This record gives sequence, C-alpha cells and structure tokens, in this order.
Amino acid sequence: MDVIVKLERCGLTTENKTNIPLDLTFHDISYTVGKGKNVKRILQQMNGTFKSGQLTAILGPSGAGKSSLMNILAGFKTTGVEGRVNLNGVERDLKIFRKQSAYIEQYDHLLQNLTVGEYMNAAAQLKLGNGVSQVEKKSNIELVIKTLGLSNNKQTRISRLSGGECKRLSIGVELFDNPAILFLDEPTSGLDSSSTLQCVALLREIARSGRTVVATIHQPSSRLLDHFDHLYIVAGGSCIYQGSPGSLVPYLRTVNLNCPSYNNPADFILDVASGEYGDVLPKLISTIENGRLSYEDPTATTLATPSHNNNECEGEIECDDEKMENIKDQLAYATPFHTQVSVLLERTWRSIWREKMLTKVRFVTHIVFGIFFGLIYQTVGNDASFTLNNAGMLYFSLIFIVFTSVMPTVVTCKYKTCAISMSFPLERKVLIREHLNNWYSLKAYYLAKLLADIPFQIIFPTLYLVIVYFMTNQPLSLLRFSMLLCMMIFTSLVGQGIGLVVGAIFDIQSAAFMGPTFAIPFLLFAGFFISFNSIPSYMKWMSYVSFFRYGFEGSMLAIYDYDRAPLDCFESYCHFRFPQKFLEKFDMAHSSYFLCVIGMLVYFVVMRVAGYFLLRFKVKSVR
Ligand SMILES: Nc1ncnc2c1ncn2[C@@H]1O[C@H](COP(=O)(O)OP(=O)(O)OP(=O)(O)O)[C@@H](O)[C@H]1O
Repeated sequence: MDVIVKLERCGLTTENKTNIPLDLTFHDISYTVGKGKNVKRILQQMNGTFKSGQLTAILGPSGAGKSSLMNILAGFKTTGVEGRVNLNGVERDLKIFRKQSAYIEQYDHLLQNLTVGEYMNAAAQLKLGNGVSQVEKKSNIELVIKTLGLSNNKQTRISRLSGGECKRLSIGVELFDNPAILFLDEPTSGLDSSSTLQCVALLREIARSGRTVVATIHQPSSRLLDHFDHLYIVAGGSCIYQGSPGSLVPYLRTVNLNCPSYNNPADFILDVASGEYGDVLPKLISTIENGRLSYEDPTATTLATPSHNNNECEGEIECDDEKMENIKDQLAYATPFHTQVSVLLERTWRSIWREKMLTKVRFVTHIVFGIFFGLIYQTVGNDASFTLNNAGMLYFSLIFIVFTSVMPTVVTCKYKTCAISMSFPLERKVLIREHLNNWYSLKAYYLAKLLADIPFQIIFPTLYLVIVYFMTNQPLSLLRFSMLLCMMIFTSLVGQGIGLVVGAIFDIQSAAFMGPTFAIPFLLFAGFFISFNSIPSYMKWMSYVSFFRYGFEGSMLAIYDYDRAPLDCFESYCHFRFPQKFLEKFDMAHSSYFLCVIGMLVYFVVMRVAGYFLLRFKVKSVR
C-alpha cells in the first residue's frame, strides 16, 4: 500500500491533516510518581477506547486519577507513564498528535486584556496558517463565535466575561485547526446548571462533527449524563465501567449493585467507587477487564453513537521513515516562524496598550528619580572635590536601572498581563497551554517577548540619563553621553535578562523575592565598594562574572577616560583633580571600555539563552 494512503487512513497526512476522525485506544496505561520509598502508583494498567463522533465523559471520585489519565492521553504527561496509546490502531506519534488534538484545561488561561474578537483573531492567524486567506480566516472566526454563542461579546474584554463564556471561548479558540481529538479537564466546573448544559451541548455538537471529545466531569446530574455518548468511570486508578450512560445501571445489576429508582446513576456509581457499597471495586474492574471491554446493554435506553471512523489501520504499518519525518515537520506549526513572532508581538503590544498603568508608573518613576538624583548630585560632574559623589551617582544610577528592569519582568499584576507582558510567571500558563496545543513554538514566543520589551529598556534609561546627565553637570560631549547611555541600556537589558531567568525558574512570589536578591552579589563586586585589587584573590573571579562591574567600569571610563581635561577645583587642594588619578583609585586606569561592552554583550546573550532553555525545561517539566 502506498505510504501516503496508509498515513491518510491513519489520519497522518499533511493535507486534510486534522479532520480525519481518530479513534483513540489505550492499553495498559500505568502512571507512577516519586522515587524509592515514596513511589506512588496512580494509574494501574488501564485500557479504554474513545471513538470519534462520540462525547465521552471520564467520571470518578476525587483523587481517582481522572486528570492524570486525561493528561497522559492528551500527551501532556509523559514521565512515569507506561503503556500504549493508539490512534486508529497505530501507535501515536506525540509530535503529530499535538497537531491532531487540543487540550483544554480546567482553568481558563487566557490573556485577560484582549477582547474575544482579538483573541479569536490571534488564534485563527496562528492556527490556520498562511495558506488560508484573510477573508476565509474572518469567516471562520465569525462561524466559531456564532457557534459558541459569543456574537454579543466580540468586543468584550476577556476579563469581563462570565465563567461560562470564558469556558466557551477556551473551547472555541482550539477549534480553528479542526483538531480530531478534544480533551477537556472539568469543562463544567464553576458553571451553573444552565451554563453546564450549554457547554456540554456544544461539546456534543463538536463530537457530532466527527471529532473525538473526551471530558472529565464531576458529579453530573442525570439530565447531563444523558448528553454523553460514552462513560468511562475511574476508581483508584483503574477502570470500573466503560459503556453508554444507559447501560450503566444494567451493568451494575450484573454485579448485584442495584441503583435505587429515581436515583441519579452518576451519584450511585460515585458512591460505589468511593467504597460505600463495600469492596466491590476488584469485581467491577475484572468484569470490565480494566477498560478492555465496553458494556452495552441491549435494553438500554441510550445507544452509543457509532464511530465516524472508517480508517481503521489493520496490522503493522511500515512507514517510510523519511516521509514520516517530513510530515512531522510540516505538521509542527501551521504558520512560519516569522508569522508566529509577528502575531505574538502584536498581541503583546495590544496587551501593553490596554494595561497602561505599569508603563505609566515606569515612565513617571524614571523622570521622578532622574530629577531626584539630579537634585542630590547637582553639579558634582565637573567639581574635583566631589568626584567620589559623582562615582556614587553613576553606581546608584546603575542600581536604579537594573532594579527597574528586573522587577517589571518578574512582578505580576494579578490575573492580568501587565504592560510589557510583565507577568512572566502567570503568562507562562497561557504559554504552556497554547504552546502544547501547537499554536506556536517556544522560540517564537520568547523572541516576541524580548522584542516587545526592548523599546522600553531603551527609552526609560535614556529618559533618566538625559535628566541626570545635565542636572549633574557631566561633560558636554556627545561621545561621553552616548558611551554612558550605552552602558545604562546594556544594564537595563541584562536586568531584563535576569528577570526572564528568575521568572522562568520561580513562581510569582518567589520570583518577586529572587529577582532583586539575584542582583545583589553582582553589585558587591562591581568595584565601587571594594576596588578590584582589594578583593581577596580567591574571590576575584566574582568580579569577572559581575555584569555590574562591566557596567560601572564602562560608565566610569565614559566619564573620566579619553583624555578628559582636569576638573574644576574650588578649594586649595583637590586630590582627584586629574581624572586619570581618580580612575587609578578604582583600579580602572588601564581598563578598556571596549572590553566592558563585550562583557555586557556576553551577559546579554547568556541571560537570554539561559532564559530560553530554562523556559523550555519548565515547559517540558509540566509534562
Ligand atoms: N505528582 C504527584 N505526586 C503525588 N501524588 C500525585 C501526583 N499527581 C497526582 N497525584 C495523586 O494521584 C491521585 C489522582 O490524582 P488526579 O488529579 O488524577 O485525580 P482526579 O481524579 O482528577 O481528582 P479531582 O477530581 O479531585 O481533580 C491523587 O490522589 C493525587 O493526589
């Protein structure tokens, strides 16, 4: 059989790649966490089949393992997992699977400052690719918005949507690329009964279009239960029932468990699963063979909808490796890298524009502190009696710049994406959801994030320096001003890099603490409080790795080196009248400005690369 035909039958082609119905089966899925004595077995050799065209509910008491199973099936959890997951009978390839499926988490991680229309637009741009015209994209957006019942909320900001509307939006944005399988973790949690019914009806409609829709559900009413085609019930990490909702009561009867009339079967099975009817779980597990079987009672009132899938792949499929790799690559993302970056950049800028408060605060702070420093160090720039004060002004200016660039990157405005996509730790949740659902690559996100903030890292230090430079009477030389500005901007960019690294590693609270703490050792070895030659030899290396040293040294050289004329002296003797002598005091007389630039450049690159890899690690570690 031709390889492409085989792949098509298994839903793996590039054309029409995502809308081929896919039946998902899993075999002997086990999941363990912890090591040594603390090892904990969460799922035990579970099996099951979720068919296309059907809406499946995973049910079970709290802690039964529903979310763990869902995460594994969605490919979000891979460590500690054993067993096989097949699509149309063929072992799934996780990279391809990401494109074929979408996972909607319990909590709606959405960018709160955008409107429904804007969020939809970004999703459509990223998911539909450049091959689809803008007109088609627009009509797709309209269709999805209409299907979701969000037509009246198109211009509404996400932060103002109700819980049900947010949930529908979370589902809708994943529909653009027509994923064959949709996983939803507790889509109805926090919704009232009418929103719950609306949401489940929507999922049923989606399933009817040939998709496989799987949702974990907490205590559904019997009315809600009837909206599902297939139930998969979990207890203690094993499957105790698989089949249609209507067959559940007859199935329980076969093991002498009689659901009282007028009782909600879902409540009854949850009681059974919680052990309220004795130790019947082993019997239930073995009757259904831990999910290997599906129970269908011929007298049941509801019958499961048949699978839409005619693409069962039988037997072994030998795929041409090279073709398979090409297909995987093409399936990676719908849009090229540059489109991803530009859509993300636009989205970030829109968020910044909406959330002006922090940008305004940063703007005002730089002006106010510029004037404040200017007043404190007024006219010290060319006065030989105050050279130490002037060095102090340079040093504290750098501290100010570094803190004002670290903090906005790690500090967050609760629930909101503050200016300049500040909320790195919070935004990470949006990133993880969107990235794992194949909207864009991590590199594209990271680059967009860096580019979005860079103008601020240039504008704010410039603003500050213009004020301070003239108020403190520094030498009127464009070259010196530019050299000093260059150091300030570099310091700001490195500070942002520190913020990214800390934000990528820690949660919000820890990041807010660690951001400034991380910068302190660098400040100590900058050469202001202790000159280079006074540092104990075994600690000198710390001075070499202190970006602050390069920043401070570069700033001092910009002001005092390059044959600067003697300073004004209004007293009988001024020890540091000659700038070179002043540089000697700081062991900087033979330093090179060029090397300082290189040092800062290295830091700039290292911090950004480290931030990227840490973020990648973090994203991987959630799986
Ligand atoms: N990383 C982990 N370390 C230790 N225990 C874990 C870990 N992940 C899950 N568990 C445990 O595994 C069990 C199943 O968790 P899971 O979240 O899958 O349950 P659930 O059925 O989705 O529960 P709920 O309905 O309350 O969300 C729970 O007892 C949970 O504490």
